[in-house]
Amino acid sequence: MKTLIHPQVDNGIVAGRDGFSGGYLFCKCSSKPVEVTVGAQTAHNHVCGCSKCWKPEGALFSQVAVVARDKVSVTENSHKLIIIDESATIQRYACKECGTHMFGRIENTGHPFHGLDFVHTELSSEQGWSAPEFAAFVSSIIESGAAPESMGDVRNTLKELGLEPYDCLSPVLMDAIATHIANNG
Ligand SMILES: N[C@@H](CCC(=O)N[C@@H](CSCO)C(=O)NCC(=O)O)C(=O)O
Ligand SMILES: [Zn+2]
Ligand SMILES: [Zn+2]
Repeated sequence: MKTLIHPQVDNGIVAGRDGFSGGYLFCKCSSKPVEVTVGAQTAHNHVCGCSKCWKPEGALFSQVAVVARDKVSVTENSHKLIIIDESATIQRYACKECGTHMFGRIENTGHPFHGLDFVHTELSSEQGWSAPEFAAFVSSIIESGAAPESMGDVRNTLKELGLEPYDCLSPVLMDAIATHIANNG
């Protein structure tokens, strides 16, 4: 049985556009929304089942990608941003009024992904952002209330969409993490 994953992928995945160079993310507030400017194309876009990444209302997964942190800036209404959990590896900056996560940042300079910010490109009206490539932390949706018996349908749906399901990150990213640890201790 088909399962709804996330509005950005449920009707098929739209390819990114060559030469796309970024855009604006807006929170859900109807008045004075937080605006984040992303000055580059994103990479490693994926759907994530973890309990920490922001999901739109009703979605089973989040959709999240990375971009160099020096390409991310808060350009309107920064006073509305709070850090959800200062002790988390990824510090997620959310609008305190509507709850939308605007970007996540890693401050630990020793972390393999330091220098990359996490963003939800669905918050942008521009078309051309990099397309989701895989599904991460799939088993983690159970932690947020998904029925363990539904996991077969969830994984089959992800595969039909072309999003290979993993219970951590993709092999490419896990290899990058391991390589960083091997080289840096
Ligand atoms: N089972 C946990 C997993 C949470 C987790 O490790 N999430 C990953 C991926 S987030 C983007 O892909 C992570 O790196 N987390 C670090 C952090 O959130 O600070 C759960 O579901 O909570
Ligand atoms: Zn808001
Ligand atoms: Zn996540």
